[in-house]
Order: sequence, then C-alpha cells, then structure tokens
Amino acid sequence: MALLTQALMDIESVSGNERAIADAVEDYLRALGHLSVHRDGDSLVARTELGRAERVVLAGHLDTVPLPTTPGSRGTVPAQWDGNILFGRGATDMKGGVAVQLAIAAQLIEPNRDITFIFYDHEEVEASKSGLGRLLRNAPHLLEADFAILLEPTNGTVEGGCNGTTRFLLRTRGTAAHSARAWMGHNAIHDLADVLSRLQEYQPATVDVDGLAFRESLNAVRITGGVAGNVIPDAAEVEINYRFAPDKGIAEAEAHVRELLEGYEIERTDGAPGAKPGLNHPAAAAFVATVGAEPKPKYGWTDVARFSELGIPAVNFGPGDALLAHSDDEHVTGQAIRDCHEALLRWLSS
Ligand SMILES: N[C@@H](CCC[C@H](NC(=O)CCC(=O)O)C(=O)O)C(=O)O
Repeated sequence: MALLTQALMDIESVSGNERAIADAVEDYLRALGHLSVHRDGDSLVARTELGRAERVVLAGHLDTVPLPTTPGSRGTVPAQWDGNILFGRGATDMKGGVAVQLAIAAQLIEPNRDITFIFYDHEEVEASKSGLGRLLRNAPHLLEADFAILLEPTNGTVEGGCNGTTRFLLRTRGTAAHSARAWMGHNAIHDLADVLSRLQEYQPATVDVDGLAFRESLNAVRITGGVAGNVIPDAAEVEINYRFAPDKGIAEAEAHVRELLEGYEIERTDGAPGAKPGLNHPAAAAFVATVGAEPKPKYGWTDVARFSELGIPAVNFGPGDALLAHSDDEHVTGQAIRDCHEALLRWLSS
C-alpha cells in the first residue's frame, strides 16, 4: 500500500494539473473489470452494482497544494523514503487515502455494502472549481449514497464535521508620488499596518459543536502592493482567510470579519460553509464504534460539508496526521496507511 501511495505521490498533481493522475487512476479502475467507471473532466466515479441494501461513498481528491519553495524541503515530488516514513507532497493530504481507496477497489469484489469510489480534482482551491461540485452538477445520481467517508488525514480516529472557510480581499488606497518626496503622496502599504495588527491581536475562538471543540483561525495569507522601488504605493491588498466553526454560516462569518476590520474596503471572494459532526446519526455512530478511537473535530475544510448539505451523513477517516498537511515536511508512515486500510476492509467485509 505504501508503494501505491509512493507511485501516486510521484505524479505531481498540484490543483489544475490532475490530468496525468486521473488518467492513471482511470486505467487502474477500468483494468479491475468489476466496477462501472464514469469520468468527468479529471474526476472519476467507480461503483459496485451489487444491489446491496446500503451504499457507502469512499471519496478522495487527487490534487495537492503547491510544492514547497524552501530549498531542501522533503515534502516535494518525487516522494522519498526515510526509514519507514514516506516524505513528499500529498503524503497526508491525501495520496495515502487515495491509495487505500484504490486498494479496497481492487480487493473487495463482493463488499457487504455497495461502494461508490470517488476521485476528484480541484479540492484544494476555491470552492467554485471543485471537481466534486462539478460531478454533482453533471451526474448527481452517481453520488447518491447512505453514508460517505472522506479519506482525508485523521491519524487513526474519526474526525467529525469540519470548519467552514471564507476569504476576503481588503484593499487600501493611497496616492502615488516620488519616494524622494513622500510627503506629496500617501502610502497604501503603510495603511495595512493597522489591519495586520488587528489580525495579530485577534484571539480566535474555540467553539463546542455537538461535543467537539472546533478551533477557529483568522489570518492574512497573502499581501501585495507597490509598483517600483522609487514610487509611493497607491494601492495595497491583503488576502484574509477565516476558518470558522460549524455553528455559523458564511453570512455570520463574514459579518464577524467585517466587524473586526470596520472602516476598511473588504470584498468576500470565496466561502464554503462547514459541517456539524453529526456523529449521532446511526451510520456515523456505527462507523465510529467500529474504529474504536475517540472522535475529534476536523479543523480543515473537507467535502463532508458537501455531503452533509446533500443530506448524506459523512465523516473524515484517512491515514496520516492532518497537522502535517500543507507543510514543507509532509510525511506519512506505511503503518498509518495499513491501519486505515485494515479498518475499512474489516468494516466493508464483516
Ligand atoms: N474550497 C476550500 C478547499 C480547502 C480544502 C483544504 N482541506 C484540507 O486541507 C483538509 C485536510 C485537513 O485539514 O485535514 C483546506 O482546508 O484548506 C477552500 O477554498 O479553502
């Protein structure tokens, strides 16, 4: 399984560049012969059609965040082994999970529930580009199910629900002038100092939702401004990302950010609501009991939100430590991948 993970990691698939990995996954699924396979762009749906009483989705995205830029980082492509630890982009988020999906697709010809395997593009970027969203528009019938498991990294436990995420552009405007005569202008970059200190002083909340403690985050994630080394900048822009607990929706999250940054020009550019854990739903509760470990909250955003919106109970359960996701040091152990695989295999064949 770790070698399958490595093979997937060796195919660079930063969001927008999923064609090669989708081709490889499609060839693999079609060669199995027992699944009905549907391709939509760089997303794939492969289903058993056994007429079982229940259908479960096992879903994972094929894309990754960009490769690290710091020289010497090990969370890059191709993957590399250090002892029994596999380093590289996508190790935790989430090619280990995709490898588990593929292994189960090959091994379980007669599972106890029908399985819909979904592999999709463009998860790590703005919600409007999501391959899963596109699948839902183009072929909603293929996604129908009683329960969904997202193989996002959860380190041996179930992570319930997910935080919501929303992004904003805050703009300041000044007056351009020669930087040797700065008093003739107004520096738009300097105006961001107040914005940055409000963000730095902000104390993010931890919100209890259905017994799980969701930690929120509010951060500047990108900053731009300035046209030349001798011009007072007349415009500057900071991108802000707010991760908010699933007790609130996008409108409430937006109002919170606008209140904190009152007085500034702000545009909301993206937003995806979170999902409450829903672990008291019978299907989710039964799965949590099978896994056996104490469930935790999912701090990142995942497509459990999309399935929950569709009325399909969903949880996160996949190999690797989410704390390493998107880091320059992304890695996963072979054991973590095997443990996740065995737990799912047990649940789908007992
Ligand atoms: N449309 C969203 C997509 C963001 C998805 C990404 N998810 C993860 O990293 C899950 C891994 C984890 O936290 O366990 C995210 O949260 O950034 C967006 O626009 O941000």
